[in-house]
Amino acid sequence: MIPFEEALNHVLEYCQDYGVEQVGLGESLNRVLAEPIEADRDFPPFDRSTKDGIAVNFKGMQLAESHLKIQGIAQAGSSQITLKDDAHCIEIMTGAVLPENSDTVIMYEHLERSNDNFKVHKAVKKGQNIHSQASDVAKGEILLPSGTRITASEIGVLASVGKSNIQVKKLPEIGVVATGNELVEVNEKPLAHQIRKSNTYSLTGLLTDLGILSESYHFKDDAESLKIELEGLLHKKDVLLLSGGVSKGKFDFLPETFAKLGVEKVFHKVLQRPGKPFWFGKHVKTNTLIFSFPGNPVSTFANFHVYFIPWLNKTLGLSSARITVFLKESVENTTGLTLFKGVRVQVINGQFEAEVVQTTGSGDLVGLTKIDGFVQLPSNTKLEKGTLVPLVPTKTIV
Ligand SMILES: Nc1nc2c(c(=O)[nH]1)N[C@H]1C(S)=C(S)[C@@H](COP(=O)(O)OP(=O)(O)OC[C@H]3O[C@@H](n4cnc5c(N)ncnc54)[C@H](O)[C@@H]3O)O[C@H]1N2
Ligand code: MOO
Repeated sequence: MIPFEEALNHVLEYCQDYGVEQVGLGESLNRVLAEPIEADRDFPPFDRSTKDGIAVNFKGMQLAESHLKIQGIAQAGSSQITLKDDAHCIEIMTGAVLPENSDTVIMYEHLERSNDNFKVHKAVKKGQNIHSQASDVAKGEILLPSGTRITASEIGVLASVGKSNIQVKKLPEIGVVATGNELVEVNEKPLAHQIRKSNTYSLTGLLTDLGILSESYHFKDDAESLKIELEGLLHKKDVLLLSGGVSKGKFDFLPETFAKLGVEKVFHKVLQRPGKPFWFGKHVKTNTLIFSFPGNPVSTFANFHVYFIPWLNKTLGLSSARITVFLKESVENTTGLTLFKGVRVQVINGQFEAEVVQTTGSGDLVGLTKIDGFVQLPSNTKLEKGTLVPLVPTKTIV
């Protein structure tokens, strides 16, 4: 058995580069850019009005006494027109190109109309209500560096520079595998000795949240068929996430099956709870990584967050957020294991405070719905109320 930190470091040593692919703008959410995105024109591309009103020549307006004759109208989407007489004005709509020879926009609320004239009844500042060309970004500037994660705000930028197809980092092909004779399908009625499988659904949901589509499988606890099925998957997938069958039981066939298939074991069993019997390895021939999580639902769920997410982030060149929270009460870890305790997180006076949620253990999957994450507690320590501890979030906090 190895300490948790050592296990995590080992997993992170196995980050991979899965290459690059092109996706459409609509499929790019959550992906990681594999090319820098440049401004293809100035932002904004022309001096644009920020108000509905009139465009004037500031100097000419002051000479025009009080009445500004309307020369025409500038609509958003129409090409630029020219203010021909300095003492006249052009009606202008928000988003329209500022007419040539005008330099100031006055909003309708500060004007009074009579026939074909406007009278200004509020002090005007030269240059007001204009969003100047290139004031946000100049043509050629890098808007998004390669390696940026594409969220909704990046999508808007990609759209405005005309990127209908984008080079992104390829994601690993992932197979999610449940093992166990006791497991039945969700739509089946379990017999007294059976349970419905849930881990593959949790794992698939977690992957979907990360923008990864996966395929799920269920294999029985039978050494021969496990070997055949897993061999097939090693050739099809970059990563296998398994749950169950890795502990000491008479039917926990996975470790020996991996050995028979030539999967190199990096480690088996970690000084942590939950998730202790975690098995991690690599099939060098097919370059497939195996995350074989212990079957208890909380163990699978915790280990996905603790190991797989940092691995994926590093693989994609993203940093993993380091979040710390204050303990709301003192907590003692009397074990020689790193403990991951489920907590509810609240913001109190601007501080994240974590309260331990009592659950019945690593089989308590309902308990997972009540927590926002796990706090990481080092072995054999008592941590006083108010101590800052690392948090592995499992839900969006706040
Ligand atoms: N003698 C020992 N026994 C156990 C040890 C140990 O060190 N020595 N470790 C315990 C710990 S800790 C854990 S965690 C479990 C992990 O065991 P396995 O990975 O072999 O998992 P299974 O025995 O197959 O299943 C455990 C539990 O989880 C349920 N399960 C499994 N898969 C699913 C699924 N897809 N959906 C829902 N539930 C699932 C399964 O029915 C079992 O109840 O071992 C301890 N034992
Ligand atoms: O380590 Mo096991 O994951 O506690 O139940």
